[in-house]
Amino acid sequence: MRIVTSEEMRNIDKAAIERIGIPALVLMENAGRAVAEEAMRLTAQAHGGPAKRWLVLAGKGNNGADGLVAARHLLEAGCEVGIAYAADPAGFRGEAAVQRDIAANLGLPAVVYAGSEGDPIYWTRYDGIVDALLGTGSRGAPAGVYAALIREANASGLPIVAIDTPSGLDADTGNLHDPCIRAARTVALAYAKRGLVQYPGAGAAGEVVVRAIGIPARLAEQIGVRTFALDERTLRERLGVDPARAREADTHKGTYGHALIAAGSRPMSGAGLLSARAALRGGCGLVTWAVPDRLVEPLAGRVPEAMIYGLPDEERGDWSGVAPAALSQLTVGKDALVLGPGLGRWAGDGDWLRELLAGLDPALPIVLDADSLNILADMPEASAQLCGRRAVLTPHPGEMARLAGFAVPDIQRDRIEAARRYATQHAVTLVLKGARTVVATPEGDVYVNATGNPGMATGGAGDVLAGLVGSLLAQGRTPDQAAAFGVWLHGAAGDRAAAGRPTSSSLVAGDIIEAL
Ligand SMILES: NC(=O)C1=CN([C@@H]2O[C@H](COP(=O)(O)OP(=O)(O)OC[C@H]3O[C@@H](n4cnc5c(N)ncnc54)[C@H](O)[C@@H]3O)[C@@H](O)[C@H]2O)[C@@H](O)CC1
Ligand SMILES: Nc1ncnc2c1ncn2[C@@H]1O[C@H](COP(=O)(O)OP(=O)(O)O)[C@@H](O)[C@H]1O
Ligand SMILES: [K+]
Repeated sequence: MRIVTSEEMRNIDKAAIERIGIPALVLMENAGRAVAEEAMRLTAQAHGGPAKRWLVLAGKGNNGADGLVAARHLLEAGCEVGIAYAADPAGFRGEAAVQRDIAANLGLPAVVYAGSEGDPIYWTRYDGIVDALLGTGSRGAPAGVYAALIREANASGLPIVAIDTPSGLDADTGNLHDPCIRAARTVALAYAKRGLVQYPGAGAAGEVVVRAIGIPARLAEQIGVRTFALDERTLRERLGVDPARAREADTHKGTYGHALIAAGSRPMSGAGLLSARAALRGGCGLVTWAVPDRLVEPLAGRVPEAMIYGLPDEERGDWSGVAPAALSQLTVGKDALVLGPGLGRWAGDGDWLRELLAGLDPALPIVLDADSLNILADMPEASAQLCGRRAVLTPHPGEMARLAGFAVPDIQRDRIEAARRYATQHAVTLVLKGARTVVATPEGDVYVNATGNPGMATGGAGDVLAGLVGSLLAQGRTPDQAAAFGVWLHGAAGDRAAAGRPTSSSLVAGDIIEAL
């Protein structure tokens, strides 16, 4: 399932209408009917029966026109329906004028809302609201009467079904203008818009339902939409990963690759522990866990299934004393390297990383996480060494901001483009973590994940992801496959783990590993 910007959606609409010849009114009819169905389904779930009384808030563009179609279908289904226009319908044009006339001919009661000076809306007369004020044609913060209607609708406490996007949402980024509709359900027409799948927009949208309206599916591909929902279908059809694939009987541990986890130092040995255990649960045949030599004794036996390997550390117990050459030597014969969780920082760590990368077999796939990303951020020359090698970077927004040289709010304002830009510029696969993790490929494809839950906002959850992605790389997955599949599996495991606990707040990173 592709995810579009407003501009992409306009181009798709245009192609459907002008190139294929599907009349705009046909698309609109499909849209309004789908909205009416979803509206009645929502309140049937909430109240044990469909709401009988609906108020449709209609703007002057095509989003409002969709609302007028929905009003008609709600009426046909036996509901009482009222319309509150946010602009004088006498000024409507095109399809919106057609729908206005049909609604009037049917005798649908309508008021033109004039703000606090005009007649009030009696919200208690309704059971639900359809938000058809603004869609993909919205620009900036809702103005005037639109803003007043949004505030009153939110304050009414009634369930709101938004058409295409909650009015007041920036459909391209997921940022909220003030005010913004708080919907219980958003019926996205033809495709999900980017703003519906990134926070805070995803929170304002409520449950997002994507409904077909008669636009041929291939148009999105033809106009070059490269953002996708990361789900089982996308994994199968775009990434060539079958999540349900069983192992062949005639295999052995050598079949499934050997991951080297270079992670953990004295204050943060748990990070390495979690990555190594996650790599094992991720299914690779063998895991070697490399640590500074001094840590071998206290950690021996903590992950019995992994081989623990101590690298000479000048008796320091951290990576500052480990020669990069010793680590690169250890990668010989391994199928993937995970570097970073619990690595720590020290004077000269940039040269250390540069020397390590220079010494690695260019064909060795690597995962860079946590401190290795912070080191990279301070040593931009080292990032040139990543270009063209099979690398997955897994920053959280703080690490991403350092890597990209921006502040965290700049990254979060448009996570999809921030991730895409870095991945394409540096020719790496990039995982920008957080609620609705974004995976960007060197070619510029972006996958937006929907698995996972706030229980995973807990120390070590990222170390688990790094180990898991490394494990998938060791099993021969490409960086794009390993990153996308790993992110999806990690979130799904987090969801299973949270479901098994009294509250998601009590989730710890180790639970995610056990649920893999
Ligand atoms: N033919 C098509 O292109 C189709 C469009 N569809 C619907 O059309 C919508 C897009 O329609 P439009 O492009 O007409 O745009 P919208 O209906 O989203 O809104 C544009 C109108 O709102 C006004 N406006 C914009 N920003 C505002 C703000 N901040 N405050 C107050 N008023 C503002 C503009 O002056 C313009 O008149 C989609 O979201 C979808 O619901 C669907 O009917 C399917 C077919
Ligand atoms: N609210 C959330 N919803 C979904 N996933 C989340 C949420 N919060 C955190 N996660 C996931 O948990 C992991 C946390 O990683 P990170 O921030 O690196 O933590 P740590 O460094 O403590 O291991 C990431 O994969 C992230 O996407
Ligand atoms: K809307």
